[in-house]
Amino acid sequence: MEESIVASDEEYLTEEEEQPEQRGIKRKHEDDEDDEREQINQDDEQEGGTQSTSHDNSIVVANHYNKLQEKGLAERFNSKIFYLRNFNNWIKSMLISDYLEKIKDSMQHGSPLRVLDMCCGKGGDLLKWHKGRITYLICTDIAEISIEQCRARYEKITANDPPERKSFQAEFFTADSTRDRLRERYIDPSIELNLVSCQFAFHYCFESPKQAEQMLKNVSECLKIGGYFIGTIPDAKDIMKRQRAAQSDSFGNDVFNIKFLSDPDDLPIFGAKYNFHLDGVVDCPEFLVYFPAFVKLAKRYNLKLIENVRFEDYFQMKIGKGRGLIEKMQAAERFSLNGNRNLSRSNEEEYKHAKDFLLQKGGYENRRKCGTLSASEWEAASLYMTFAFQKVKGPIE
Ligand SMILES: C[S@@+](CC[C@H](N)C(=O)[O-])C[C@H]1O[C@@H](n2cnc3c(N)ncnc32)[C@H](O)[C@@H]1O
Repeated sequence: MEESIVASDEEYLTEEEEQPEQRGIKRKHEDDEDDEREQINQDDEQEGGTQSTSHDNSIVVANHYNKLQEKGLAERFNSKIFYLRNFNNWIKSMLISDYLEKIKDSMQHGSPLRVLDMCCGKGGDLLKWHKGRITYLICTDIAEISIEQCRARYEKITANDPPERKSFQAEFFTADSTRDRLRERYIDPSIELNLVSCQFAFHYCFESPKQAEQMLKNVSECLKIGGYFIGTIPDAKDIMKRQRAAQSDSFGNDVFNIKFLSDPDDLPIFGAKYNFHLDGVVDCPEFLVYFPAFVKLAKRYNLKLIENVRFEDYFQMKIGKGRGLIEKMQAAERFSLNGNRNLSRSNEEEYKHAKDFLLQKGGYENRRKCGTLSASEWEAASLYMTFAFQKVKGPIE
């Protein structure tokens, strides 16, 4: 691949300032500094009345992920979101390797490196942990079948290791990270973790303040001082921006759709619910993560925000280092000015940004080929952001 682009800047600008479309979720937060605390209290009081509905949601999510079939390579290749999934996987690879490096740089050579993969699913990140040469991994997820598949995948990856000297040891259990205390389920509850990773899943805890608190308690409880909490979530600000632009409760394209189940003009900080549909992979309720509330809550658990970066910016930041991996992971599709017989989409509009990019570049760099995502896939990829927190000793200002 000569050059990797996914979209031109003009088409997918991020705006730094808070946009009016944020007001729906912001208003309540601004009204009262202790708003989240109030919501927690209300939650406690109403527990009997609201719990069943709330649990129903977790059951829907668990059932949804349990039902997802493992797809073969051919089926995955023919999916409309083949490159999008690989691109998301590349982002995770870069994020994970970045923080594993930071951890290794700060610890004594030969010290154990222990990781919690919270909401691990079928173990999509197991190879990353293997390549990252960690010592110990805890895998947990609400979906029992996913955990079984994750364990099986781990056995496969480590099958050639001598049993007494596996490349890394691991434990697996089913739990609701938003309700259960994970520590009580660990083989060693006194374990000290270097890294907690929660990929494409933290948003499920924003159903209620109580669930968000439990999730963050689970993150922080066994994390060493100096250890990191990393993840990927939908960017609520961007979702609101798109909802406002669409002037509809439902928007998307042929690969994804978001349908608001809460009133977009009067969103609560917790429980702002929408249904997310992603072609053949996701179709279940999710919750907007109002980021300032996330940061504020995290502080209570001594987790200090290090960075939060939208995927499109993260791509720009990491492409220098991760170009080779993009190609290896097939995280972008080859587009050429000389003809494109093998593109996944026949609609030329899907690659207009790549063509414009090359025509513009070609003038002075003579580039004829680049790597890209179709416009529809990019619209879905650019819904997301990465985040990283560090566990610190004292209270955070
Ligand atoms: C989109 S998948 C991501 C899986 C994995 N982290 C990855 O990146 O491949 C979201 C995962 O979150 C899990 N999940 C959702 N709610 C959960 C909860 N309350 N507790 C634990 N896991 C949960 C789902 O079962 C699912 O496996």
